[in-house]
Amino acid sequence: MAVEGGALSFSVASVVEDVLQQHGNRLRDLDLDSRKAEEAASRRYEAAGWLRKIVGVVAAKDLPAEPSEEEFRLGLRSGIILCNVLNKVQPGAVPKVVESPCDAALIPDGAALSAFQYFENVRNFLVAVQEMGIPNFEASDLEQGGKSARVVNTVLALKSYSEWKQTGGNGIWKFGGNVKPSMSAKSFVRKNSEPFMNSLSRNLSMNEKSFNTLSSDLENSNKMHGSGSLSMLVRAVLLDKKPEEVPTLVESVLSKVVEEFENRMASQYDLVKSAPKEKTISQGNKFLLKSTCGDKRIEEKNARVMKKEECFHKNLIDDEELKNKKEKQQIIFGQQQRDIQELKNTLRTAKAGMHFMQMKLHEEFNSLGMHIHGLAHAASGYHKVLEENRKLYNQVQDLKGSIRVYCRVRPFLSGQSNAMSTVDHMEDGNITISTASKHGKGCKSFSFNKIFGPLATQAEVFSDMQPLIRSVLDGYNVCIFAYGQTGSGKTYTMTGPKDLSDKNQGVNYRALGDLFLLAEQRKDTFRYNVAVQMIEIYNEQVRDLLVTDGKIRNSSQTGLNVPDANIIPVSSTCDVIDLMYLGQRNRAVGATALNDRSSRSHSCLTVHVQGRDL
Ligand SMILES: Nc1ncnc2c1ncn2[C@@H]1O[C@H](COP(=O)(O)OP(=O)(O)OP(=O)(O)O)[C@@H](O)[C@H]1O
Repeated sequence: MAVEGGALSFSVASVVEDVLQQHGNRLRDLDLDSRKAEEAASRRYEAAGWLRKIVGVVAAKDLPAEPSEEEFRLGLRSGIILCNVLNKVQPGAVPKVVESPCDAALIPDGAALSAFQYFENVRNFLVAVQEMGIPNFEASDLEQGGKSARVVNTVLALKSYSEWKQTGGNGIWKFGGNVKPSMSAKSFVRKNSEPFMNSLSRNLSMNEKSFNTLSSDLENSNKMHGSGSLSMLVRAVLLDKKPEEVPTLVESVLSKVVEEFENRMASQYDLVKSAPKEKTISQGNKFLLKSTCGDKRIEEKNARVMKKEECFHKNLIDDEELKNKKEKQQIIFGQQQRDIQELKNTLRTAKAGMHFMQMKLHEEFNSLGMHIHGLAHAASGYHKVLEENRKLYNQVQDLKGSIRVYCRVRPFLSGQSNAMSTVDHMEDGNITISTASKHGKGCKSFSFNKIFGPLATQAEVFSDMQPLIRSVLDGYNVCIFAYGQTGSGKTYTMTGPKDLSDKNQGVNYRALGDLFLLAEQRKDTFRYNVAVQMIEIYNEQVRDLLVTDGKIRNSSQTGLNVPDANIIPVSSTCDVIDLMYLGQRNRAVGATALNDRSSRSHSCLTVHVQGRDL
């Protein structure tokens, strides 16, 4: 690619220049295009008219009076008209003009038959006008379309020079036309042996920096591959070619080169257009020039640009994400700080609350201590009072009498007549009994602590026994027993009838009920353990009724002493009743074994109460 680029350097320069001109003009002067086209046509007609005037219409047969750009180029392409006109203006400027050996009619486009002839004429013309100080054009401007403006400019400059000369040539001739100082003043070196190479190896001098850079690149490229490489290449290509084939070959090569560079320029133009504007402005020319080094470099450059753009966008996105993340973190941080502050306030409040509660608790604790102290004091006083009360209570019981005798009159049983009653009358603790005697009816009075008549209920009878139960719990021994003849109602009073109910319960049940009730009421201050023994006394023998074998446990000749009798702990009245039923059953078994025993035996229920002051 480097060799190719170096060998085609002239085309590169001209093509790039024109492409940039075209594209630059397109960008800047789109609205002036049509006006410029008209102006260019006007100038072209002026140039063509002057050429036809100088050399004659016949000599300028290939050049119409108002030629199109293409007609203008083709008419001047052989260089014959130009050289003849120049010789008319400046006789001898081109010593030898190579005329076409054939009839121009055979060559419709006016092309020279020989490349050497063609380049000799044009080159000689260009060298001559350059020596005259007239702005010139490129040899390649006549080789391809679209470059006629500079040719027109040179022709009009020559016309101006001619007119200046015709008017006497006073002063310094100065061309005031629309000259584009695109070429350097560096002279062409006329070497017939290397005409093609000489025309190609001219140095470029362009106003734009991009073209300087391009020129430098091309020179470097040439240096790299040797100054003779282009010549060698051209010679090698043309060596086996006939002279007639050369123009066609050159034309085809040039058209391909032009086509290739136009394509590249177009692609570069699109690339620059799509790139960011500022980047295009600052780097556009440089970018264009560098891109001429080949598709590969363009692709690499494009890839780098794309990559940079991607990096740029990625960085932008990263920056935005970072910014968003930072903002979120700041929000969270702020929220956390507020939470911490809130927690601190809450903690402070809680501390103050705790401190206040501690003080309150301390005060309440002190108050409670005082209260407890007062209660303890009151309790000790209460105990003292209670003890005092107990003593007084039992003193009252003593005053009532340690032994109290009550009389209960049994009602007549069903079937018995009321007229048969021996009770005369009852009054407080006195009862008068009518007795029959041999000497007439007599009366006997008896005194008791209290007399219960036939209508007295079980509850009324027990109400006088009840205070004694309390004395039991206070540590006093109490004995309640019933005495009377058979059928007088002892069992009824002490236990109750066979069909037992709450209403007709006897003294035993009620006393036991009271006992457990009082024990329950005093459980905070006393603990009572209650146990029951039940024995039978018959013929001065003691029998334990709470064992099933009916064995007599102890027999003492000296009195009631039954330490070995079974004693069973109880915790409720029901427990006691169950044991009493057991005792009654055992007593019944004994009665069966011993005939008529029940009326002569005595059952004794002993309740042991052991109290402990808590
Ligand atoms: N106050 C009373 N009210 C109604 N009935 C009574 C009363 N007292 C006794 N009775 C009845 O009189 C009968 C005899 O009474 P109870 O068996 O209690 O006499 P007792 O003295 O125990 O006899 P024993 O010594 O032979 O055992 C029973 O049927 C009993 O129900």
